[in-house]
Amino acid sequence: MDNWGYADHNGPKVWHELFPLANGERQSPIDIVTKAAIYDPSLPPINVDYDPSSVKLIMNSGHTFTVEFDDGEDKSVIRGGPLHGSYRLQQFHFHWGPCDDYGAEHKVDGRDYPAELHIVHWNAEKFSSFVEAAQNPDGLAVLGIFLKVRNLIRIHLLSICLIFLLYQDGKQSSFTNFDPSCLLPDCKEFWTYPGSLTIPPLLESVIWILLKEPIAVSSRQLSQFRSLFSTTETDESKPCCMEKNHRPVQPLKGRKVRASFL
Ligand SMILES: COc1ccc(N2C[C@H](O)c3cc(S(N)(=O)=O)sc3S2(=O)=O)cc1
Ligand SMILES: [Zn+2]
Repeated sequence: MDNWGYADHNGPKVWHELFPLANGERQSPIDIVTKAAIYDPSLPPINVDYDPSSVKLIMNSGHTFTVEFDDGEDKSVIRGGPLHGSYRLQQFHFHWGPCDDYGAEHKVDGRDYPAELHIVHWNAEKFSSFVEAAQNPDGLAVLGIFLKVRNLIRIHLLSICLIFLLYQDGKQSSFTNFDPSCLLPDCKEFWTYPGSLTIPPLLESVIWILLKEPIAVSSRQLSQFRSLFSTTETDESKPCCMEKNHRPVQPLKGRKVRASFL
């Protein structure tokens, strides 16, 4: 199964056939049971310092759309929270479902959100490359932000880029001067736990930081996500829409979730 996906024949239920880590000890996403989360007053606040000029391009990766950043130096970083030192911004992407009722990857007390934003960073202080960092338990830090539907009239910048991308022949377009901190909610309270990539190869190298406060998107923006082509080089012949790209929650297996708030 080289072209994994989210359909019945190549989706999360069968990823373990080629990616045994799917049954690992620290898999993501999880359901955050708020009453079981441990308040840790020693957790410092999250601090993001993003340089808008570090954005490079927006691309259709076949499983989501990704906005990629220049991570050759410490231009855009995240610090604080559970992290030791600074982690360098690499990319951000979204996960969504076939309708507005569900589609986020993490849950909170069993509650579904319609989508989830993942802002991916790597530990450039400790590792010499992103690929090396992705192989280590403290190599990556992903900031997860839930999306809720509020019918806004404001066309969000990303939608404009998405529309542009949708009608482009290629799978990517250049993208300039975008500061992803505009996607963050005002409140930076969070939960944190040790987990994994939520896509193959499901590497157990992610320190997850999930913000409690969701951001708002319109139903129309989510429908634009779903209308992206889910083609990759290998399945050009069968273009279809990317109606869902979320992995179900995984067993906690004894892990502790910490909260930055009471
Ligand atoms: C070694 O194989 C790989 C290592 C890293 C990746 N990346 C691209 C993925 O889109 C992806 C998805 C992530 S999620 N949903 O936040 O867990 S994080 C992440 S990535 O940027 O690290 C791909 C392959
Ligand atoms: Zn993701």
